[in-house]
Amino acid sequence: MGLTLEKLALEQGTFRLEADWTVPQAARVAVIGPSGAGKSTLLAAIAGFHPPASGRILWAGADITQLPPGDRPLSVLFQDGNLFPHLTVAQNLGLGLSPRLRLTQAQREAVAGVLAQVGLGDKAERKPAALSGGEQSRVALARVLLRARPLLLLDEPFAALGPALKAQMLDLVDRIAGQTGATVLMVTHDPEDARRLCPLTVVVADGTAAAPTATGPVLDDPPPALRAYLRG
Ligand SMILES: Nc1ncnc2c1ncn2[C@@H]1O[C@H](COP(=O)(O)OP(=O)(O)OP(=O)(O)O)[C@@H](O)[C@H]1O
Repeated sequence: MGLTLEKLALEQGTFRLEADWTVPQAARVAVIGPSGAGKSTLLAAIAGFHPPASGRILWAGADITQLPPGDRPLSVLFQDGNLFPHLTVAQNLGLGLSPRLRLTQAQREAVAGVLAQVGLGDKAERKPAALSGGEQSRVALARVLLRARPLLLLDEPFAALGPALKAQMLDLVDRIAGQTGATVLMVTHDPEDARRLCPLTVVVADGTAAAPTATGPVLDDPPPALRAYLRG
């Protein structure tokens, strides 16, 4: 069933964006379009931070339009600000399991387990500021893995990383989504990211988030609004 945006309309001042489509469960979808087209607004609406002007958002057939962000079946990763600076890596992860950080032994073991999986087993007691950008991204991904929510929203989380590191992170997302069976929506400005991770692409332009279509063909022969942007 996956994620359905049903006659969804989003408004920000004079800006308006419409979407009316479904992505199947476990799909990986790139969200591409010119600056200011509404990609972040779309993700914010799905995450529950931006109430729609009209229409509904459904997950697996259930209406989640009115649910507060924390009750939605999803995790969000932004470009930065994913970690609390005053907490250690282990505490940042623990928060995803227990908001007051009263972890059971099993939960502590789960935290250690995901940290090992992202190669940060020896950095659990560090604060984020004492990690590199790539390591911080891996902590944020470890939290996604730990929470194992069925829908993962990525808003250019790796834009600040170099190409090799970004490729590693995308591979990690691929692995995590594979392990948890998650549906992925990823905003990106880099068509190569879309080709690497996402068989489907949603083009956001001219007030519409278009229904997902196959990534290769839409990037090889883009619609006019996307063509100008990709030529940049
Ligand atoms: N608080 C606001 N009031 C009015 N308009 C807003 C507000 N915030 C954003 N907008 C407008 O909403 C539109 C969509 O913005 P959004 O950030 O979703 O675009 P985007 O596609 O994610 O852009 P980018 O690729 O540059 O991050 C833009 O035209 C922007 O100017």
